[in-house]
Amino acid sequence: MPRAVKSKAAPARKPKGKLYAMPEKLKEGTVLTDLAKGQWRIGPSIGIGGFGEIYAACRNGEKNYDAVIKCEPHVNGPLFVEMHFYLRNAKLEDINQYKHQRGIKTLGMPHMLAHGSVDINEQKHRFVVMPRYGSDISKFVEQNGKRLPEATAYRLAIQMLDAYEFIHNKGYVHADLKAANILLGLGKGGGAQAYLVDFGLASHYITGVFKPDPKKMHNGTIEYTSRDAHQGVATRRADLEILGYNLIEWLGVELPWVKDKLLTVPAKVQKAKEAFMTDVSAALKPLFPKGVPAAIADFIKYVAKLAHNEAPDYDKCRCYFLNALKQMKVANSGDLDFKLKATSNNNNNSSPAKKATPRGRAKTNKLLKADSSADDIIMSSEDEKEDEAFKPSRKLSARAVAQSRISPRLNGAKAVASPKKRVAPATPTPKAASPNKRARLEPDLTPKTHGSSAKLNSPALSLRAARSGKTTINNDLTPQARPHKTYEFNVELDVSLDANVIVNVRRKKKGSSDNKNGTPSNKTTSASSVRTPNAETPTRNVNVRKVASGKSGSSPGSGSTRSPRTPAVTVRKYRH
Ligand SMILES: Nc1ncnc2c1ncn2[C@@H]1O[C@H](COP(=O)(O)OP(=O)(O)OP(=O)(O)O)[C@@H](O)[C@H]1O
Repeated sequence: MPRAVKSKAAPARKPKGKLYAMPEKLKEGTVLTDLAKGQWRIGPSIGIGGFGEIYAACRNGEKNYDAVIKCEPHVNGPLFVEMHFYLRNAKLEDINQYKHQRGIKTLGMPHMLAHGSVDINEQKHRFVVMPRYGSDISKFVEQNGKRLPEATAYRLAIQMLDAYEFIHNKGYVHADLKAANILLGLGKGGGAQAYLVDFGLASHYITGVFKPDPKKMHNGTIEYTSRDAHQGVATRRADLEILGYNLIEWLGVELPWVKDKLLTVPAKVQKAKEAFMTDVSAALKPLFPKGVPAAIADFIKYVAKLAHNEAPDYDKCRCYFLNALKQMKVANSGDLDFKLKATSNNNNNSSPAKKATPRGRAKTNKLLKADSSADDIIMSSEDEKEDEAFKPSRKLSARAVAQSRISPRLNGAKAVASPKKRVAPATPTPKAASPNKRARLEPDLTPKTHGSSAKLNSPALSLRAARSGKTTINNDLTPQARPHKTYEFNVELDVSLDANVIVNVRRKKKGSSDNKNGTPSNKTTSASSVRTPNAETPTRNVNVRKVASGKSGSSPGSGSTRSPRTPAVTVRKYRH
């Protein structure tokens, strides 16, 4: 393992206020050796993401910095997740085969060139090597006063749908599409194809029952987080919804929850999105006073109708945008044009709007033959050399990642985590279950659309804040495991998921007359206690103390009538 920079012992940099470790700096010229013994020279830093640093890089001995190296402390989860996503799903040969099968020339899916570990200042870091891409789209959005040319927005939508289709085919969702995570290609034809990067939030989507997961609630970038992601559930329709919110913004329209300054309260954003998606037509109307673009209306309405476990019709979605391009007489090929025309993008753009041209709608529903590929082929300069032998250490996959979780307690103002903090990674799953396997797991018990009955009022949810434009991973909602000893005792606790309770049980004293039946006697310091006088029962007295108070609520589709944060606990005697 190469050793980089000076060997002064230091903890992984953890900037004040950040709950995840930031990487040590890599010096330009440092050579890293990947797991397949390939050597990479570090070039200048080209960006710092929320979680790590990104450097230009080249093969040692070469001069062309056509790769990038993303480096993060080993304990950080997102790069672990991203690396495994690439290892399992995005090998260059898989991507090429997919393109061949589909008859498409380009696909905005990045791949990994190499990966490995490096000690920097005695801190173990993980790095992945990827092809270097060009500018990210957010720069153009900013330059244009927070908008893109309408046709370009539609072309990007088509390209992102292509990438989604590939990712979803592998059983995963991306969950964090935004302009900053869309990069243009480099080199010949690079300007015609955009790539979806940053798979730090990628996870398996569900195909069975819809079960809200408090540990993952609100993951993503708050403006665009889907309603399902607000509930901690990974679905394919969620990816499409995220794209829909981005599209609205790319057309120069402020999203209602941005306009209303709700971003610091995820539960309010969630509520606003639920309302928005319940009546898409009514919600879009005031956003586009001169007429809602048909492609946007049709796409978002389609997404709103999708069931949580339904496979999207990607062709149908692409056709909404292809039809719009056709009507705008813009070819879906050549370099993406980021220059605003003087007449376009007046929040209503130049495409036929529903209000202006009622007939436009009928036209857009007529599906064109989907051909989203641009004309040029962009190939990586390097073939990916996978290290098949790589196996993540068990220690890392389960424990180290768990260690990186720093979960502020929720009962107090201190619990408000800065959204900029990458608090905890999504739990890595080293062994992926195939999507088909998952499909067999459980029947669909969930209503097709989101109910307005989503649990929005949990105090835990409103404690969190989020910051505009930044990816947030909200495992900080999960209280850290208490370091207390665990005793085995035979009472059954019906505790709603993730409730904060402390259970005190005094350990049995050897030879104690009180414990002839092996029954531990108990402390009686807590708020409530349950006596089990039956002599056959080893445990006589268990104390259960509330840690935090909360409200009850119901989670749609979960079948549960209690908030995951509800601290109420039922203690029952366990009968043999
Ligand atoms: N392959 C690449 N080629 C060129 N630039 C890249 C590449 N990957 C990332 N970047 C640049 O670095 C920035 C951060 O990358 P990335 O989003 O992957 O990092 P992150 O730490 O996960 O950040 P985030 O806070 O957005 O999650 C991107 O917006 C982009 O500008």
